[in-house]
Amino acid sequence: MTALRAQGLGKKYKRTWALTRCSLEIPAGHVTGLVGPNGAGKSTLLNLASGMLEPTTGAIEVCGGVPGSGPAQLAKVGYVAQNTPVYANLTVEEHLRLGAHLNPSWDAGLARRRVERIGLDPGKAAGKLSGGQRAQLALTLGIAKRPELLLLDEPVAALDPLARREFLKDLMESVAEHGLSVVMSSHLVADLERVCDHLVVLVEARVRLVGDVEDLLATHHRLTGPRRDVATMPSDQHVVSAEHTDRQTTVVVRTEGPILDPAWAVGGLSLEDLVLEYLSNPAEVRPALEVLR
Ligand SMILES: Nc1ncnc2c1ncn2[C@@H]1O[C@H](COP(=O)(O)OP(=O)(O)OP(=O)(O)O)[C@@H](O)[C@H]1O
Repeated sequence: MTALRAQGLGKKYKRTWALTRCSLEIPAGHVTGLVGPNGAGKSTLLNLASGMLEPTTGAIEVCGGVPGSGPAQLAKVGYVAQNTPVYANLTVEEHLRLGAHLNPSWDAGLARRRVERIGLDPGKAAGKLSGGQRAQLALTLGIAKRPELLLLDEPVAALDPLARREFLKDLMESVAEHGLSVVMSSHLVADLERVCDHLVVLVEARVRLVGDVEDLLATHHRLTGPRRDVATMPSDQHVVSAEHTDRQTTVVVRTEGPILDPAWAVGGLSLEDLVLEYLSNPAEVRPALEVLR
């Protein structure tokens, strides 16, 4: 099952391509982290997936349907946008009533329990909540909607560390119990490392890397050895980055095969290291593998 499929997807704002030639598949029932520098196109991709924006080129399919194609599609997809949209004049309680009214699969018990646990005053207007409390309210609405796919644009940025941990736990529970799919953009890679099993890295409007986190970690290696020209590396080793001193070379490579050259000391990468390698090397040093599979 595929939660999101994009083929040649692009979005142009006047003269700026915010997203271009984006082709990827995101499996259902997983948490996918969406990372990239400011302006890379993350919100644009999430807006296209939710149906808030229409593509300029290509196609996108979400939970088997076209985003924004009608009430059935809207019911399948939950979206908490970056500015955690809530209605300033409505109280917390009124938001929950609105959620129940608008969403066929609304889980009233879950919404009430979350609001109680977070300590949100049901009678308080959303406009009088703190930024973090507003984010919590918006996230509660997103989870209680019980969508098939929940799109979250930097959901935890405004939350304190404890609230962040609890929210991510709630999210994991919904994934385990209800088969929820999540696509979540964040700059907090350590959080993503805890909850994501799939990763999409966007750089300069393009998909730079996509895959299962375990596979990505198993196929990336940091090699350190005597100085050498990366052009002499085996053809199945895709060079992500290379650094040289007078005597030594350190390269990060992606390869499906073993590293056979005994001159290299081989080390692994954490997810954070991996993401940083791709963010700080936006262009391929020497592509030998098809990176986007
Ligand atoms: N409404 C708009 N009109 C014109 N350009 C836009 C608009 N929205 C986004 N852009 C441009 O599109 C590009 C991608 O923006 P987007 O918001 O998708 O990036 P992002 O990866 O979500 O960034 P951030 O991490 O800062 O939230 C940027 O160059 C941005 O300036």
